[in-house]
Amino acid sequence: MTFLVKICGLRDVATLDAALAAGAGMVGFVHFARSPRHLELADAARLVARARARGQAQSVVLAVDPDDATVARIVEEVKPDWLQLHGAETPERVAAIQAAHDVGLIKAIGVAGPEDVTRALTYDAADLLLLDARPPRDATRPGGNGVAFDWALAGDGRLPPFLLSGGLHPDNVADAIAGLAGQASLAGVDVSSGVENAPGVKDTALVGAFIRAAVGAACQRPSMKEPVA
Ligand SMILES: O=C(O)c1ccccc1NCC(=O)[C@H](O)[C@H](O)COP(=O)(O)O
Repeated sequence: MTFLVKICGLRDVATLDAALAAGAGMVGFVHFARSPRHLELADAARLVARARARGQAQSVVLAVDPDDATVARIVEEVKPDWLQLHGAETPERVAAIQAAHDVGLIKAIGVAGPEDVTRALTYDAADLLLLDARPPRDATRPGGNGVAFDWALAGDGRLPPFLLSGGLHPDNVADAIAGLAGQASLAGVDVSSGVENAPGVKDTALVGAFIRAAVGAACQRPSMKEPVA
């Protein structure tokens, strides 16, 4: 089993290459116009192709309540390994996208309490869940806000494979992973704001520090025979 470290919100070749060189196992590209990390699909396609050519990381395009046409363009023009749905998509909508397209589906769930974890269990069609903090009331986007939730909620033993995200950074990611040592469904961690020095501006030193800290902590997990970022 591998342990995934996902660096989300990459916007250019330099930071993508830095994340790949540091050993990222997943790289994420945001397609959401209100985000400081927004990429047009043509730019995302170039970065996905570059990541694929390097052969080491899986690529993810993130969208918020995308319509059918946008989903089709992401799958057919950008060709990521994964589509991350980060809006209010229902379980039925996720199932419909799954039935119509050959792409891995990540469903992001905003978590503030145990009821959100129970809600996550209804997304059978998702290949992977991503547990994130529920956005603050005044947030202008549903994710990428650098806000953490109570990670203990992710210790619910009923969860299928999931990525932990929300407010992670190089100095807390090891504690987050260690706190979920008994949770075999923890498939990896995801970060955006915690490796930036301004909204949308990745800091390559922080990216490297985050990956090193996460891989080091993953190596200590009982289920990890061969941890890979
Ligand atoms: O990054 C964005 O701007 C964004 C916009 C809309 C929906 C989701 C978005 N980002 C999601 C992520 O980057 C992560 O998957 C997750 O929310 C963790 O973000 P952070 O707390 O900033 O590390």
